[in-house]
Amino acid sequence: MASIAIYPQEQPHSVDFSLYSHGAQSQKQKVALELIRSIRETGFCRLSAHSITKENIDRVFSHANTFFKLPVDIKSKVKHPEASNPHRGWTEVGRETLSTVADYEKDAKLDKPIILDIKESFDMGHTHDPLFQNMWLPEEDIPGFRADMERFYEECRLQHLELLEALELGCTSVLGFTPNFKALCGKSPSECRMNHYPATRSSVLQSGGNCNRISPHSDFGTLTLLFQDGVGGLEFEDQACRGRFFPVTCDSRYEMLVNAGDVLQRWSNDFFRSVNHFVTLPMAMKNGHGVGNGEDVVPERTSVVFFGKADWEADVGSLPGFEQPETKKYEHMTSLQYNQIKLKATYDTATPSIATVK
Ligand SMILES: O=C(O)CCC(=O)C(=O)O
Ligand SMILES: [Fe+2]
Repeated sequence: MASIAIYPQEQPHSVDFSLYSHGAQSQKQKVALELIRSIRETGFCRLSAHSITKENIDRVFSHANTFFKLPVDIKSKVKHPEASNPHRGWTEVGRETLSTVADYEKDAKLDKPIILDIKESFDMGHTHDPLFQNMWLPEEDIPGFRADMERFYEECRLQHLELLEALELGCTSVLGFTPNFKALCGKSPSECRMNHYPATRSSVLQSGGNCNRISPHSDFGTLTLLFQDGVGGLEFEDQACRGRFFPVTCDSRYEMLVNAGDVLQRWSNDFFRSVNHFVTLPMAMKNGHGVGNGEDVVPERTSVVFFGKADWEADVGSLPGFEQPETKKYEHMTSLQYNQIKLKATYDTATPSIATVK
């Protein structure tokens, strides 16, 4: 495999994806190369003019706000099972600890204690996922929720495949061969999640404490599509310096952040690397600065995430072309096996009690 220099950056590049979707071949090529460059340098890319409609983004954020405000006994009707599987339904605050998977696929392991995550979430997959069934509340509890989530999932599913196609095009010109990323994701095992981070005292999130909104972790799949509200606090790890994080700039909930997951790293034998990221105090509140409300409270925050995944039976070892016999890093295992290893680690820690602000 050709060796191509990368220069880690403090901000992901911003790419107008309409030039890929609707452009001439030369424009597609240009966008594909920009995408590859940003992902290689930062693990992230900011995407404007993507194909998820504003209406669907608005609807999904509105449902997230309604869903998480429902009484516990209603949300409990779709409570995530105690075990890590099936990874569906509502997970209450404090149940998941992403810090336990922080060092997967990273060479230098950092010595870190378990950190508690102050978030609740709702997970769903494809309606026809062969292994795991979705969990839905009765329609009268949250009208339109199921239909809108399924519509959003479908738009993200297609966008994920188009992004993989763009990576394939870029690899063809940079590396001289075409990897088959897209063909390995045709059966839609991808998963969609809404995260809600309740309002929290800022002292709880100060560095040196044992809580985060979500702890440093890399996503398990291929590419993640992330939408967030305007509160901020998302940071990503410098690909060249473990333990050093930069805040991600994001203009609005309509801008899509794309980040590389572990399966893309494994397939590409480290040509692409997954990126550790976490959510903490927004920059404006770091170093003792308030946000103007005079209280030491970090406002609640919502994000909606689509985790692109490989077909459950697909191999997630290094792919031909990327692998060299002497440098091959990742052994064969199925996407399901890999996913379960990481998922189990996030759910198999004790449920902590956490002080949030009502
Ligand atoms: O809320 C965010 O901005 C990040 C969420 C995230 O990283 C995840 O759910 O894996
Ligand atoms: Fe993540």
